[in-house]
Amino acid sequence: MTSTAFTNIGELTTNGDDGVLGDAALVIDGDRVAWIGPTVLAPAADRGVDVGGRAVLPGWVDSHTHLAFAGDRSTEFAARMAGEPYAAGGIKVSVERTRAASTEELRGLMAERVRAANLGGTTWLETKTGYGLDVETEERSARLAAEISDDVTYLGAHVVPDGWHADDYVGLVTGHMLDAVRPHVNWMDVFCERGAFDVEQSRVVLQAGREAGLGLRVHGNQLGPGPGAKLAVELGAASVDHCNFLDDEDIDLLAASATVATLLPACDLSTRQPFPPARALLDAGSTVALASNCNPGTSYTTSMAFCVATAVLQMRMTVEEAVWSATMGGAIALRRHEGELPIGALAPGSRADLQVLDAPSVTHLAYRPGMQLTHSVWQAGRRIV
Ligand SMILES: N=CN[C@@H](CCC(=O)O)C(=O)O
Ligand SMILES: [Zn+2]
Repeated sequence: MTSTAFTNIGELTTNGDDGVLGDAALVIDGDRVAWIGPTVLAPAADRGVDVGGRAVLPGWVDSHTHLAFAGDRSTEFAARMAGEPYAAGGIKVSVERTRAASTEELRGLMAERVRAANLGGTTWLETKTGYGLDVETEERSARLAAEISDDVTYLGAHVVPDGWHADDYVGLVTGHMLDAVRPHVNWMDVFCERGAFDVEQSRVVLQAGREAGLGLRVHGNQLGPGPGAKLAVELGAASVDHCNFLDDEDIDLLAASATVATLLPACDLSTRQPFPPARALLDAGSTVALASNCNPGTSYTTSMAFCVATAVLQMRMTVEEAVWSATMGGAIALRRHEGELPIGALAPGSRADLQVLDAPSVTHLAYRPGMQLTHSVWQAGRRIV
């Protein structure tokens, strides 16, 4: 196995017991982190990388994306910017385009999106189905998603497709469609929202996922107050995502639970929704993750740096909180923060997923929003950017 010593790190964010270190070094061995400490004490390694005083931090963990889609919805976006409200109905446009795409086309589009994410410092991402909404296209989306990610979420319950009665469609989602996607997925999700699935339908979907051995996630409280967050906590979901409209009880329940509140700031900008109550969640003690929600309708970006900057500038998170939420927060939302080769932190034994910024500190991510600050990226010990 080859070891590499990164030295002359101006600021090393570990998310571990070492906290934030100045003038630091980090040694990786094969696919994992072997040592962290001051540059002067760095042990010998096969290779050396002098990062020239730059900041080093864990790679972004993007715990919420929808990469399995074809086509775009720029016309809908333009109408929204002219005053139309966001309504989930546009999902059906993406469904039509995704069903019509060839497998090779869809595979290529998904690979391009992963590459764009990597170029921005992402080293782990989850992705979902949900633009198929028939057995054949959901199965194909799940299969292609499993080629690019170890965290694949089945979102057959995104909206009720045209021509279906909601309860019949829930029967398909929890029956034949679930059987078809099951070999490729490890998470079950539902869009629990007015215009999508109500609380009882959502419960049926999630319970079927649990019976099939899947972990649970919920899209909830995005377009108005609703039962999504409470349902997520009740069923022990790993995460409830969006969280724009939470009441005090939701916040208290989340804080007392292991359900992560995943916030999607790029989506909030693009849909002109009120930002979620990030400060109230953090102050109550909830675990908060930040994710891109890359999708063609509400958030066509894979840039986690943009999400971090927005969370700081608009949602009043500190830079340190935002960076933690976009790394360790995402890892916890995917339950990847512990066990063999954990992600989300740079600590001895964790997977060697790291990014070097073209900046001396993480503060620059919010201070210089929109600037290209990714210098280089290592994924499982291999340089990918
Ligand atoms: N909210 C539900 N689903 C996606 C958007 C779907 C779409 O409009 O294409 C989201 O997470 O924002
Ligand atoms: Zn989503």
